[in-house]
Amino acid sequence: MSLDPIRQDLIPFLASYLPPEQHNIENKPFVTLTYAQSIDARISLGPGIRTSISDVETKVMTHYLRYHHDGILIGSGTVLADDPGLNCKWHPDVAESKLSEYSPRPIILDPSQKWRFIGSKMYDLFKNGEGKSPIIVVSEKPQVEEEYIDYLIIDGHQGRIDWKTLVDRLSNEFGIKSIMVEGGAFVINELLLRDDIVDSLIVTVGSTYLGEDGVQVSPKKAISLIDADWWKGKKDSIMAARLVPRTN
Ligand SMILES: NC(=O)C1=CN([C@@H]2O[C@H](COP(=O)(O)OP(=O)(O)OC[C@H]3O[C@@H](n4cnc5c(N)ncnc54)[C@H](O)[C@@H]3O)[C@@H](O)[C@H]2O)C=CC1
Ligand SMILES: Nc1nc(O)c(N)c(N[C@@H]2O[C@H](COP(=O)(O)O)[C@@H](O)[C@H]2O)n1
Repeated sequence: MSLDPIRQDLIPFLASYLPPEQHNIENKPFVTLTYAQSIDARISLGPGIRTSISDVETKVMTHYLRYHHDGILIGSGTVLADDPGLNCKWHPDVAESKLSEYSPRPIILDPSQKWRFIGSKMYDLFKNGEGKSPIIVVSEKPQVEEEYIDYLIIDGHQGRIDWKTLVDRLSNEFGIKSIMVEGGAFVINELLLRDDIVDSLIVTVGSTYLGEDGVQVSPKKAISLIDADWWKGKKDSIMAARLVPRTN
């Protein structure tokens, strides 16, 4: 899909949901949770199926958001299903040849080490100077380490890595002060319950139904949102909001 320039009214719409320019380095990294869903709350046609939901107008927003974050995080389900590039391919003020400099650092949550960098789209982009090399979050030191990768070893409880530990270590050890989380469903459903981690929520709603076999986003518990605002495009709408802080 070719990328058109961003619609001008999207820039002020997104402004208050982006990481602040003067983000206090003592704080935890600013985390934006963002994804595209169908009307029936599906993010793909089925497990392992890369599915395009965003229209041209909203796809370009993803790249605008990528530009504004130091890191871009996805789970192993997504990296294995989509073979994504995770680089920044468009920004209104930066020439295409300079975009890799402004691309976020990919962060892949792959505790069981199922994914390989070599042979991936991310690897090709990195080798062509169009994207950065990833940080792979693993639960133990790999027996064979791949070139160019940084491994972040976090020993989780029953295979689950603690989000607070993860974002703090990304900040302290890699200088990552803002993280855009793109999915997939497992990661999104966990983070929708973590108002202590997530600072902004930006959801594209595409004008399509993906059906009951689709991968669904629906957190374990009901949650409420605050500061919700909507932008309306030709085919999609975007909701930006924040999670309600828990009282307990
Ligand atoms: N429409 C959209 O915006 C997006 C759609 N997708 C779609 O989502 C689907 C993949 O979703 P899922 O299968 O749910 O995969 P996922 O990307 O959420 O990955 C789940 C895996 O990540 C790891 N993980 C996640 N949280 C962890 C934690 N706290 N501790 C340790 N490991 C953790 C585990 O290995 C877990 O099995 C694909 O079909 C993909 O196309 C993915 C991203 C965005
Ligand atoms: N914003 C958005 N809209 C969709 O319709 C999508 N399917 C996704 N998916 C996310 O984008 C990643 C692909 O990135 P590249 O274009 O290859 O750089 C994919 O892995 C999902 O995280 N997002």
